[in-house]
Amino acid sequence: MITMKDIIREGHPTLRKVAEEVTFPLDDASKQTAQDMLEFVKNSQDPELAEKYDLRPGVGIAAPQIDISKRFIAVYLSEEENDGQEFSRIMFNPKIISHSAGKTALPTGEGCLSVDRKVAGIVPRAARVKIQYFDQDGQKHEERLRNYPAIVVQHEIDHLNGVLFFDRIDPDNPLALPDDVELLG
Ligand SMILES: O=C(O)C[C@@H](Cc1ccccc1)[C@H](O)SCc1ccccc1
Ligand code: NI
Repeated sequence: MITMKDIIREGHPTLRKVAEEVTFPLDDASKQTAQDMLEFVKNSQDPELAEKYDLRPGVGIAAPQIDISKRFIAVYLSEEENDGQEFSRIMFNPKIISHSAGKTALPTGEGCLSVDRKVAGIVPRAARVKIQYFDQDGQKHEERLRNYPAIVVQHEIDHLNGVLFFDRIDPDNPLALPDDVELLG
């Protein structure tokens, strides 16, 4: 199982690389790793398991965060976290194929399992995105996301491009709310 010791931290070069696309048919190792990543995110939200294995709560993880510079992510939002509908995805070669002009941000800013410090500031992201990704069988999916799932998936896709959340904070005015950004309510 994946634990915090497997997660690389700010300063590790892999976090700043553009990850390689995966090719299909997927090798078994990538399939297993992706499933382990989803299990990690779910475990991290279980108070008992998080305590037992010293896991930091997370809602998503990208392969580069466990030093695998390949383009796949896992996201898990429970019903409680996502307006009564569970959002659980493993995405291979995810990409944003279109997005709204309008932006959104979490009022509390963002954190990252690979960043062991608090970085305050508004992280503007597209309010709505249309993404394309492949599942482990190589089936293509297209999905429109908004609200929290949209924010989390954009945070994870950023990891595939070597981008960390604080790269998106305005250094001159980190807490300012840009005119075109609506806070997620
Ligand atoms: O480091 C990661 O990629 C996991 C982040 C994902 C994230 C997405 C959107 C906004 C903030 C972070 C972790 O989930 S950070 C910890 C966390 C846990 C619960 C809710 C928000 C953040
Ligand atoms: Ni992160």
